Amino acid sequence: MTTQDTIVALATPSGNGAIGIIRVSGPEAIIISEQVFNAKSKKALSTLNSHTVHLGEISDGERIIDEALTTIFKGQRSYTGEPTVEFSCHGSHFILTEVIQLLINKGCRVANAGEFTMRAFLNGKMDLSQAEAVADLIASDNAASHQLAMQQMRGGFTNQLKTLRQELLDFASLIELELDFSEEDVEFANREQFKGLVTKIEKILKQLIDSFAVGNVLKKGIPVAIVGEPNVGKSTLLNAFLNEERAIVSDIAGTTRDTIEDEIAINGIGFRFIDTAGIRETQDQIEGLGIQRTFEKIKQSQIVIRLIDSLKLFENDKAEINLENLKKEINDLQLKFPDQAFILIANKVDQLSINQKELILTFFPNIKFIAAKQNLGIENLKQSLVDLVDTGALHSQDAIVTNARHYSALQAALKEINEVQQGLNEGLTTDLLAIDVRQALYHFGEITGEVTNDELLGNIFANFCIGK
Ligand SMILES: Nc1nc2c(c(=O)[nH]1)N(C=O)[C@@H](CNc1ccc(C(=O)N[C@@H](CCC(=O)O)C(=O)O)cc1)CN2
Ligand SMILES: Nc1nc2c(ncn2[C@@H]2O[C@H](COP(=O)(O)OP(=O)(O)OP(=O)(O)O)[C@@H](O)[C@H]2O)c(=O)[nH]1
Ligand SMILES: [K+]
Ligand SMILES: [Mg+2]
Repeated sequence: MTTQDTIVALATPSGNGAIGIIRVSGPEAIIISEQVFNAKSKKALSTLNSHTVHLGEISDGERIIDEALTTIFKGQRSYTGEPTVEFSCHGSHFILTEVIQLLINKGCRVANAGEFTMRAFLNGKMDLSQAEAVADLIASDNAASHQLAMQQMRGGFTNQLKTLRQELLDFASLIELELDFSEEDVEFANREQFKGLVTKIEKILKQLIDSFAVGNVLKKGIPVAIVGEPNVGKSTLLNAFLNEERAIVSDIAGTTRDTIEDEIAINGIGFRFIDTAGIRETQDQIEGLGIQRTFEKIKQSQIVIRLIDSLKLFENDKAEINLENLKKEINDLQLKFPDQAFILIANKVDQLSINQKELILTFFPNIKFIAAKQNLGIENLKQSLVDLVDTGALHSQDAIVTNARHYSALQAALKEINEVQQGLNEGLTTDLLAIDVRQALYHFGEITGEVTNDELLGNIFANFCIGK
C-alpha cells in the first residue's frame, strides 16, 4: 500500500452549506497548496507554523476563484499523520468543484472513500478498530450509538486487548525459546502462570463476545415489529410513534401491503419500528405474500407489539370465546418465536366501555390499552419499550463490542484460547502449544490491525464516505 500520492476531497457535504472544506493530504500537500493560495500576509504556506489558519485568495493564475481560510498541518501532526492543508471556502458547488479541479491540475489525486482515515491508520494515528469507529460515529443518530462509537474511537476495548496480546506474546516467546532448547528439557514459560493468564483472557473474551448482543442492537436500533389483524390500527400506531403520517391509514382492511420501517430514539435508544401487513388466513395472493413477510419481520425483530382491535372482540356476542381464542393464538405465536419479547396492546380504547375493558383484563392482566388515533397511551408504551431493553451495559464501564468483524475475531480468538487451555491441561507438547498461541495472537491482531491485508482494508474503508 503506497501513501505517496497527495489526495484531495471535499470534507463537507457537497455544495449546500455556508462553507465547504477541501482537504489535501500527502507529502506534496503544502507545496501544491502554495501554488494556488496567496496568503494576505504574503507569506508562503511552507514558512508558516503548523496548526495555524490564514486568510487569503485561491487563484488559478490571474483568475481568483475564492477568498478562503486555509489551515496547515505540518509533518506528521495531522489527522492523517502526513502534511495536510484544509481550504475553508464559500459553500458554492461551483467554487468547490473549481478549487478541487485546480488542485488536481497541480498534482493531487481525488481521494478514495475513507482514504484519509485509512492513512491515519497506516500512519499509526489510530488502530483499525478506532478507524472503523470513525465511520460509526458519523453514522450515529442517537445517544446510544453515539456513545458506543465515541467509546470505541477513543480506544474502547482494544487497549485492554493490546495489553493481553502483549502478555500472551511474551509467553509465546518463552515457549518458542523452549523449542530452541528442546534437547535440554527446560521450561522457561511457567505453566501455572501461563494457565492463569489464559484463564483471564478467556474470561475477558467471553465478556466481550456477550456484549455484542447488546452492542449490535443498540448500534443498529432495536427492531420492533407491529403485528395484528388487518385494520387493528398498526399503521396508525406507527405514525403515532414517529409523530408523522409515515404510513397510509384507512378503514380498508389490507391497506399496508409492503412493510414500512422507520426509526426514532426513545430515551436516547434507537428503536426501528416495522409496520407489517395484517395477519390472517387469506385467499388473496398479494396479501398472502405480505403475511409471509410479517413472519419474516417478527423473526428479525427483538420486540413484537401484538396489536388487537378491542372493539372487534365485542362485534358478536361471543366476547369470551373470542378472548379465549386470542389467548391461544398469542400463545402459539410466542411458541413460534421464543426469542422475541411480546407486548400485548389493545387499540381503540376510546370506543370501549368500562365493562368491556374489565373483561379483557380478566383474560390479559398485563394488556395495555391505547387509542393510537387519539395518541392516548403512546408515552406509556414508549416507556414499556425502554424497560424491555437491557441498557445496563450501556451505563456500566464495561466495553461493548458493536462491530461484527470484531465479534468474529473475538470468537475465533476464544476458540484458540480454549485449545491452548486444553493443551495445557493435557500436557500438550511445546511445539503444538506454540501453534495455538500464535493462532490466538493472530485473531487479536486482526481486531486492532496489527495483522491485516489490502483486501480487508479495502473492504473496511470502501464503506466510508468520500472525504473521510
Ligand atoms: N477541520 C477539521 N475538522 C475536523 C477534522 C479534520 O480533519 N479537520 N477531524 C477529522 O476527522 C476531526 C478532528 N480530528 C482531528 C484529529 C487530529 C488532528 C491533528 O491535527 N492531530 C495532530 C496534532 C495533535 C496536537 O495538536 O496535539 C497529531 O495527531 O499529531 C486534527 C483533527 C473532526 N473535525
Ligand atoms: N376509534 C379508533 N379508530 C382507530 C384507532 N386507531 C386506528 N383507528 C382506525 O382504524 C382503521 C384502520 O387503521 P390502520 O392504521 O390503517 O390499520 P392497520 O392495522 O394498519 O390496517 P392494515 O394495514 O390494513 O392491516 C382506520 O380507519 C383508523 O383510523 C383508534 O385508536 N381509535
Ligand atoms: K387499514
Ligand atoms: Mg396498515
